[in-house]
Amino acid sequence: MSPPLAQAIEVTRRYGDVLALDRVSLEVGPGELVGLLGPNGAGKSTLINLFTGLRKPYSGRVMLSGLDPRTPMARRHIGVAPQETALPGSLRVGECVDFVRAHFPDPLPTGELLERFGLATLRRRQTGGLSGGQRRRLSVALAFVGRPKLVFLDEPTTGLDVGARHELWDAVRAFHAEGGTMLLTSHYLEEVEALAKRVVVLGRGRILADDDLDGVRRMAGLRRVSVTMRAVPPLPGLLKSSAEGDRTHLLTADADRLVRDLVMSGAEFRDLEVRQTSLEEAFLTITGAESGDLVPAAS
Ligand SMILES: Nc1ncnc2c1ncn2[C@@H]1O[C@H](COP(=O)(O)OP(=O)(O)OP(=O)(O)O)[C@@H](O)[C@H]1O
Repeated sequence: MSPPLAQAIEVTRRYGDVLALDRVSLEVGPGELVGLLGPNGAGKSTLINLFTGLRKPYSGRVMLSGLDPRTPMARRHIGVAPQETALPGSLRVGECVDFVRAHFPDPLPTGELLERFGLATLRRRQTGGLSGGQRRRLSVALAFVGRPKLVFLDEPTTGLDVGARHELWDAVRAFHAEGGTMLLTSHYLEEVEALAKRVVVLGRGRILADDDLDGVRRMAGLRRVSVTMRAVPPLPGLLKSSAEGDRTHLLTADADRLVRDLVMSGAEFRDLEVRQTSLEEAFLTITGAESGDLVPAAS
């Protein structure tokens, strides 16, 4: 059996006193599209830097197809778009792509790559003259030049407007549809919901959840009960309430009980609606619970 394309085994990484990763284990198999979610400072970039051989773990092992990522052989089949990329300002877009192409045995044709990422009309523009969003698109495009098997994208759509973000998502989906494997970090939860089948949630250097989208939602185990009512009475199982127009959303781990308690309270309400939480809500709950911000439902 061939080894996973990327594998971390009990990996720990410190920066001085900061424990950036704490015994993290993760495997990414062929054809997977994995979303790595976590708040600022969770350790997402550190994990990507270990996978791409830019940093070494303090303990544990990181491998790409069974090889040490710090060897050029292991990195031949990966593509990376780090969180920040410095592009040589005087090079034209096409020249930049050609420069990167020269490092690979069978690169994508320049025109095809630029077309995929909506950059075809900018081929002759110096990168110093690109907008922030255009530069970001080019940095991400460069990760795909060498026809990689596995791509790491660290917050690929930061700074992109809605149109550019959707264009980039299409390029990611096309790569995945052709069998490509990807690990992407994102702060945009809708991005992870739109792209990834598997979600890994990192918080304070540890994996809090590793599941499919439904699993992560289920793991949070929360329901959103929405009602129109004047004032919310005290409810034991209520984790959080928020108002939206005349609607009040009540977050709870036990919707049945909350509804019973609501009825028993005698408070007037109408248009009751119960639904699963969005990934954003689930994610905030998991990371919030980890940091102790969330008060557990009274039993
Ligand atoms: N070079 C470094 N020197 C010192 N501390 C670092 C260094 N790189 C990262 N850290 C610390 O390690 C922790 C994890 O950082 P990391 O960049 O991996 O998080 P992240 O999840 O990618 O965050 P963000 O979403 O803000 O990019 C943070 O506390 C960060 O301050």
